[in-house]
Amino acid sequence: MGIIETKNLTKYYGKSLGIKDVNLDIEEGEIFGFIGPNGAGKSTTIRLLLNLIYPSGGSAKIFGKDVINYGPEIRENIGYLPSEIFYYEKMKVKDLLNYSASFYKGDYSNRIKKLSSAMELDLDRRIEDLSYGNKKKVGIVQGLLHEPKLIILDEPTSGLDPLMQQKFFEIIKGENQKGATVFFSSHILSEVQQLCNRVAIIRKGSIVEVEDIKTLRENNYKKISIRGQNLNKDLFDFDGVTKLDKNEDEITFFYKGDINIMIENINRIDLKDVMIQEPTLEEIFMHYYR
Ligand SMILES: Nc1ncnc2c1ncn2[C@@H]1O[C@H](COP(=O)(O)OP(=O)(O)OP(=O)(O)O)[C@@H](O)[C@H]1O
Repeated sequence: MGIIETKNLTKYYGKSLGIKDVNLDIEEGEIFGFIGPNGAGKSTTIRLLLNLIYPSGGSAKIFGKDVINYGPEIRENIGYLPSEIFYYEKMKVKDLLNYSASFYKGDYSNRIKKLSSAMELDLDRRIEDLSYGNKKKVGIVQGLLHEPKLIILDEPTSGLDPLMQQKFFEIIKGENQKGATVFFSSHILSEVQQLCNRVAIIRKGSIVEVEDIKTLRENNYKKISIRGQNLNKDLFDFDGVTKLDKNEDEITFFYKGDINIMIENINRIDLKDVMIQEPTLEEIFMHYYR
């Protein structure tokens, strides 16, 4: 079943563009990455999905239902972690979380305890006494406590130290294995690469690519570095080669094209070493934003 489906979803803020003709089709069980630089339209898309703002055009469905007509019903099954969180500073963590849980049917006290202990969050502290990272953890527990079918994360890891970040990813993977679909917006590509199976790249309000992480890495550019004697950079200045660079005894570049042609050229050199690698998502990303 399609969990998130958008058709030509468009938002203008007055005259200024938020997003234009965004088409997404996210299936149940996916961990879907949504990446783009600041101002690309990630938060606008999420706010539209949550029906916090209205579109200027197009439509969006979650769980097969229109987000405008079924907003409250849909949100019951969504766990949302916003990029910025604001709380009643005087409240204790456990009171805030119990209050959040009271909006849902069912008893989530055990779930709160389990998640908090996994995140090493002290339930007895007051919000005002928490560091930024710990406040973030409160948001994570709050977003996940009702076992949502869809988890929407907007730049979730800012402020978490690397160990906590890893813990957080494990929790998200665990929820995914239990059946939750995850929509993960980020501009940190390495984390998208670590967690997601498919990714959409958004740029200036439009989707420029939707691709499997694996395909994106395999079908695109190879990252090649060659070490040898008397290297001549011009030998590799041909079609399909970009970012050609030389320092001392090493030439590096990206290549998209027939690998046989490349090997022929490499063969002409007195080689010390050659490395042909998949570029990181970050490097692929650079290609779209050059
Ligand atoms: N309330 C608003 N009024 C006017 N323009 C807005 C508003 N909110 C967003 N925009 C514009 O819409 C575009 C998309 O912004 P959006 O916040 O969705 O991007 P983003 O990818 O989430 O970036 P960031 O990571 O910085 O939040 C930007 O050009 C932004 O300036």
